[in-house]
Amino acid sequence: MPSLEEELFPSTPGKFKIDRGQSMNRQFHRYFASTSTMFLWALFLIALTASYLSFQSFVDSGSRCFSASWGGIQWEKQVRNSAQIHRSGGMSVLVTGAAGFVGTHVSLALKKRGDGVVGLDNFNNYYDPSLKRARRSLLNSHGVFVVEGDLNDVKLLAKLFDVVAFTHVMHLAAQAGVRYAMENPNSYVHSNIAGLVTLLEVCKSANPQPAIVWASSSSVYGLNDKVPFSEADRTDQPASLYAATKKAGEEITHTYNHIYGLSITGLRFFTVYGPWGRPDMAYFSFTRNILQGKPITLYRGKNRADLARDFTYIDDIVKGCLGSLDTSGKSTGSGGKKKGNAPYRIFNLGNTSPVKVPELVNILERHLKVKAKRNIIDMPGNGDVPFTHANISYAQRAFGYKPTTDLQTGLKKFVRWYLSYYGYNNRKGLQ
Ligand SMILES: O=C(O)[C@H]1O[C@H](OP(=O)(O)OP(=O)(O)OC[C@H]2O[C@@H](n3ccc(=O)[nH]c3=O)[C@H](O)[C@@H]2O)[C@H](O)[C@@H](O)[C@H]1O
Repeated sequence: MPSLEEELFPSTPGKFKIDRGQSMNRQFHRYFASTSTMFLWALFLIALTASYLSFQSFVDSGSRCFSASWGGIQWEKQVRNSAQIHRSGGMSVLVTGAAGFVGTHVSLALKKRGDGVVGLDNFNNYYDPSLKRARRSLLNSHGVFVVEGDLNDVKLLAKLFDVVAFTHVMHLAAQAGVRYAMENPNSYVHSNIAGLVTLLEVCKSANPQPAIVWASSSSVYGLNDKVPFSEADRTDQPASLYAATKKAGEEITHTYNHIYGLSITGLRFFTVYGPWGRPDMAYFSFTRNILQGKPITLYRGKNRADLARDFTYIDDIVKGCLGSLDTSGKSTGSGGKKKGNAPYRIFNLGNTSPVKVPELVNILERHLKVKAKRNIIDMPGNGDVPFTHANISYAQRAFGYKPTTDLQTGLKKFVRWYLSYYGYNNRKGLQ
């Protein structure tokens, strides 16, 4: 005798008894049987989908756990310790791009004077990541903790603001380099546009909102030929995608200042150089090639004119960053709502004395005591501009900005660092 359960939910059609009762009953049974089969199939499919989805989320969270190097009690403790302020009236600063060239120097300077600093860097491989790791070790040894993560990771940014009520953000993370923008345009959009917006979104919602100082670029002057470049000059003719993304950053930050009351200062850096610098930049790659006996390529402008840059030494840039942080004023909003007007500023940070690129090579030759093999070619249409020259009167007025290192002196310090970092000091014939 089949159980009631077996009658209602026959496990297979073969078990279905058709000889027990009348046709109505049979039809009822048949109808019920096919419905229940469908129901079972539906249940099965739902279960299958659910287990697929939960497997996917396990894989996702698993891979995040394995690949992400953030989160957990120990990690939060490191972040908090690093953000600790050790002077009265000090600030706690989130430095993005902390393992970068400018980021490392600014983080060290802030830490040295007693401010709290937490670094963020994605350690991408645009240039040798081992140099970034070495900078991180330097920062660690001075008590600066650098979180490994991307600017576009909104969860990570939100977590950082959960753990620390940052008073300031020094935003230096970016895809740098003028000419590389032709090779990898999307990396500029990813970091300089999308990453910037992600950061601003988190900052605008933070309570309290931090004041933001960030790296724009001298490249925004583009085809402007009025010298020296003043912040009041036109910047609507970028010559490269890099410049265009930095200019876009200036407009984007303006809207966040206007709508949400975020205090914003954009800094137009002029070709920054110095120890722990960027290997993709001319002074660095020229040094490497000269020492290795390889030729260097020098671009020449229209009518065989030499290109020139307002090369600015890193210590002068650090002074400009700290001066900007100290005078940033407060953001006015909280929880995404503006409570009043906040400062919006843009400053040139340059040396105010441009040097022709061949002269830069002459100086390197003297410091390295090696002759360069120069290969001079016409400037390719790669986004370069013929010259840059900063007018720094705005920064002078705002916080007494005054660069003090000329190219000769700054390159001497760079070369000394280069030779020691790459182990040349132990080799014969060099310094
Ligand atoms: O101020 C900025 O906002 C930018 O500064 C920097 O850009 P640039 O001023 O272009 O510096 P950099 O590449 O060192 O070339 C220097 C000179 O050497 C010439 N140059 C370069 C390479 C080469 O092989 N030959 C050559 O002649 C070249 O034509 C140029 O005249 C940063 O990289 C950039 O990220 C951004 O911050």
